[in-house]
Amino acid sequence: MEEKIKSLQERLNRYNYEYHVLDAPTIPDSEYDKLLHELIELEEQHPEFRTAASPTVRVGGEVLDRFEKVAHDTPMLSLGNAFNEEDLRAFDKRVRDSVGDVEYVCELKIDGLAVSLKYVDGVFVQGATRGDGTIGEDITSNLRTIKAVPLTLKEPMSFEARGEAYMPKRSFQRLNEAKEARGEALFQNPRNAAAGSLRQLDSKLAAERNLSIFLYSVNDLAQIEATTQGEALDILDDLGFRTNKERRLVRSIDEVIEYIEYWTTHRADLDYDIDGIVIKVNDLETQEQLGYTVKSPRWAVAYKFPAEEVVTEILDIELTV
Ligand SMILES: NC(=O)c1cc2c(=O)c3cc(F)ccc3oc2nc1N
Repeated sequence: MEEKIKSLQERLNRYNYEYHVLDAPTIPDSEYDKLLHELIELEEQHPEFRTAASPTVRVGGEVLDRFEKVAHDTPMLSLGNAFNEEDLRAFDKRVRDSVGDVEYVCELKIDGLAVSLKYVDGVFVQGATRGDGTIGEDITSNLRTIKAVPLTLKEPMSFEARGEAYMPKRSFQRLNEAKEARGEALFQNPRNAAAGSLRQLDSKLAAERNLSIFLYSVNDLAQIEATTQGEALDILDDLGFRTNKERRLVRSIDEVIEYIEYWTTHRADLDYDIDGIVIKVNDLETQEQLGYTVKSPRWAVAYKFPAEEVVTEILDIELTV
């Protein structure tokens, strides 16, 4: 029986990976659901096999009375901001004055919630919010419900992956429509909806919110033998993580500005909100040479899009004189 349960767990984890990470499902949802319920039944009879690697944990079920605090193995810092071309050129000058010629990786800045996923021997064991950068909140059971989060890796490695959990725009619209129908207060934007969903004490509620995630770094890069940020992202792909495909390697700040201009006009076409572009020195050794300020890396900057002017409907009020 153990073999049957284990092979069903692996089969369903594979289907999850194809659907939610590769965006290339190989079986219809109905077939997946049938197999999942078969596994749920079997694990009911043999709970000793319901491990952290089982896809049945994604349906949620644990209800916490509060979130435990978690100390990050390595601090989760925040990015310094750039608001215009002048800031970007100043960043580029500081970098080049310090370390000479560099390549940059440009990444879309996903507008969600920064999270850390801890793996031990290739198994997802703990997930946490950024918190104050040193201490976050343990939201493992909620992060397990995100189907793009791998419960096991292809290699038995131990590290913390960092990424941004988010709610796709379509899910945000559906959620607010449902809330409106129930006369409930609406979420202001997908970011607040994602944060609110991941702070649910009942992981069944988080499971219904159709959250997703993009991973962008690992805290122990030496272990994954990456020498650049670009390679680190490719290795995250190989390990079974979902990364954002719109990244681009560029050789100058002029190309960074071109990339920013492109996404300033095309971000509406994305199925998720971005609030800017993250620019990172590509070479990891050069990143270490540049180092950190108290709270931010010197080797990266977040260009923030101008806040979209909120067009409030000016109700033309008939002035009764
Ligand atoms: N929201 C994001 O899409 C995103 C966020 C960060 C960070 O917050 C971040 C913070 C650091 F201290 C260092 C690198 C980072 O890289 C990042 N890369 C990204 N793509």
